[in-house]
Amino acid sequence: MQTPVPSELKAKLAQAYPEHASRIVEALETPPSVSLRLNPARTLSAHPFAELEDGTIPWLPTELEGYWLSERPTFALDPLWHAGAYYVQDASAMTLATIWEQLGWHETPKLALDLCAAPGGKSTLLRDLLPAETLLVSNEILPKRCKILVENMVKWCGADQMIITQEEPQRLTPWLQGFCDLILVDAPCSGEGLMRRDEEARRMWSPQLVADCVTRQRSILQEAMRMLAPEGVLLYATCTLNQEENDQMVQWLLDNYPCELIDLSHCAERIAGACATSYGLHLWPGIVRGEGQYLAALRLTDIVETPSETHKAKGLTRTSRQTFDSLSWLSKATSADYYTIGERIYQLTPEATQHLAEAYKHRLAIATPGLEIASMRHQAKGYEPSFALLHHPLYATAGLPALELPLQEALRYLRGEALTTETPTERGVTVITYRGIPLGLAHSTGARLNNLYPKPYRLRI
Ligand SMILES: C[S@@+](CC[C@H](N)C(=O)[O-])C[C@H]1O[C@@H](n2cnc3c(N)ncnc32)[C@H](O)[C@@H]1O
Repeated sequence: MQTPVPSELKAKLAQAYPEHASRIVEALETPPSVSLRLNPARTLSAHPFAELEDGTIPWLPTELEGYWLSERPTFALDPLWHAGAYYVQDASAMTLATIWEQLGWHETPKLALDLCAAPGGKSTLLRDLLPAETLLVSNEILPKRCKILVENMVKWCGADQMIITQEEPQRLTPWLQGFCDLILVDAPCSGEGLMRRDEEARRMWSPQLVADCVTRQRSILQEAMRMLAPEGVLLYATCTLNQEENDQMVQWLLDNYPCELIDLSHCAERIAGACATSYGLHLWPGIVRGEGQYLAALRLTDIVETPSETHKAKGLTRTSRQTFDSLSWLSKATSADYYTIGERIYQLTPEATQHLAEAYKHRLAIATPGLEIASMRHQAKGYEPSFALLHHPLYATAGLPALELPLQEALRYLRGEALTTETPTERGVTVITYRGIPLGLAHSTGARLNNLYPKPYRLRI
């Protein structure tokens, strides 16, 4: 049986939002909305779950596409979900895209940081919104959740132009102090706005939890403020409804740091039911078609920390021309730079390598340093294409044979089963596709395909 919405929370909501509280509380007893956002880098002949489509999300900018579904399908049984062709994301959490234009960039941001990033919904969105040249650092404190973040980002974009770290925020500060043009803090919170889809949020809620969240959010924000560059933008988001973790937290920032609010009130007009206070945007379940979300934006007006020095750590090792030439399957030469880290080859920009070298110097836990194009599985076989490459436009330059599978075969492949094929395939590495979208790799012996789908990503139902 579902845990009832705590009565103390109901009373708090009634006091804070007398006009809206009853609709919010009623909504918390109804099923959550379901929505997804398409990956703009994938071309699909038809929308996933077109038969369940129930309206386009109107607050996304035109270059992005998302829609609601009338019911929740089993996404795990859709190979396109595994392929990163779309991301299942609450429509309220997509508000980040609605406010993007409002941030008024004078210069292209060089470095962006998503400090609390797993499972990666907002990082996938940020990667689509940021210019390709902006380096995005996505961080997650918890090891298990960081693995999910890596999986989602690799499948979304190959983790290109990204460094994914698994660290406590204060460990990142000496590395990024004064460097970040944009920081998103999608803070761990009391989750009041998620209670209709998250039973644990109902069970765990208490006034003490709210107080503990405030303390934790402040300590995360203190580090974020130190990592912001002059005129850098801080985006602060939660999925909770109370004032302490939302507007009052922004007031605390204004009281303690040299920063000013960026007005988001115009954006509320684009989201039916959203409410703008003088601090930020509030989206409430039952009033907006989505779950709870709070979003505020601030700009630094003075220096909090000067960058210690421009990152000057000794660079990484460039992949030798000879090794690069041995990647015969990467048929077209590209002008990018390639670096060898351990037994893997990455395509990295010079700026990314500088930041990475510095991160290694600080002994930070790097979960992935960027777009991996090749890895050495066996010394004798040399470098083979990597899984991440398939999820990046560079894949188009790889002359790899592909095998298209129908639904049931594709699911068997995702479960890690060996596949047999009636049409003999070229010996060597083969790309497995479903509806034309790459799912992963297999090793063909001619008649038999050895499954190379990464073990941790395998389908278990
Ligand atoms: C609201 S979730 C982030 C959701 C994510 N931005 C997305 O869109 O998918 C907050 C994240 O903060 C992480 N977290 C918890 N405690 C933290 C701390 N002290 N510092 C930084 N992150 C923390 C949680 O593990 C969780 O993954």
